[in-house]
Amino acid sequence: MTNSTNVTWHETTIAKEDRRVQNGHGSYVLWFTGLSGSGKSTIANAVSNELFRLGINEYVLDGDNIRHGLNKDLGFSDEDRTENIRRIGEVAKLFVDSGKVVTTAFISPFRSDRDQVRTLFEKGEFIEVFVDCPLEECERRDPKQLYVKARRGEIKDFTGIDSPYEAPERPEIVIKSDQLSVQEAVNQIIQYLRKQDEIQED
Ligand SMILES: Nc1ncnc2c1ncn2[C@@H]1O[C@H](COP(=O)(O)OS(=O)(=O)O)[C@@H](OP(=O)(O)O)[C@H]1O
Ligand SMILES: Nc1ncnc2c1ncn2[C@@H]1O[C@H](COP(=O)(O)OP(=O)(O)O)[C@@H](O)[C@H]1O
Repeated sequence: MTNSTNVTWHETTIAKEDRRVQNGHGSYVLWFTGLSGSGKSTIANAVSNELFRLGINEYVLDGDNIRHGLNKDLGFSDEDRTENIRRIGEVAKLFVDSGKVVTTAFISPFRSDRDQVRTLFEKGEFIEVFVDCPLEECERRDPKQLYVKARRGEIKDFTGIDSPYEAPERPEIVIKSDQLSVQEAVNQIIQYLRKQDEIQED
């Protein structure tokens, strides 16, 4: 669905590939998905630090932050979550076109929304990272005390409580964050990127 008519797509004169060559590395999105409290932000930021240290040009888009600005008009109904993820997907694509590595940390609870975002990218550019953590453990951590509020009925449509989370079926990476330390999770992701030749050996 689009309301934009009479608009023409402009090819940029500098291609994504030229930017990649200048940066000395590929560009792609590490798309984290998982329940609130599963560790998306913590692990995404730790990966970001490691990539930065390795000289990789990257940026983190985080759920809470984007909802303060670009998506502050959106709530947590199914429709708003779908629109939230659609916009983030488009932003992530711009980052990848600009030659950067972008790490996103959104619950992104609906499989169809994540699959739709995947279609925006070329093969290998969309790396889905499922932060797989049992609801009980997320609820035990409850870093923002949101589960307590959701259980009391003070927050409606809370993911895992009264709003669904659809786990990915074929994610590129699964992080069992209840069984690994943050550093081990980072190592697993870096190892994956090395295998894909996205990070060169030192
Ligand atoms: N109802 C409800 N359900 C889930 N989460 C809620 C809700 N209300 C507020 N929050 C806070 O918003 C963060 C999730 O935002 P996202 O943009 O990642 O959500 S979504 O992808 O559109 O589902 C989420 O952040 P994380 O805990 O980092 O996942 C919460 O802090
Ligand atoms: N192995 C782990 N990986 C990620 N987070 C962990 C891990 N073990 C404990 N935690 C804690 O769990 C909480 C996860 O919160 P957060 O990263 O904000 O999750 P999310 O972004 O998915 O809501 C943090 O307080 C973090 O310190």
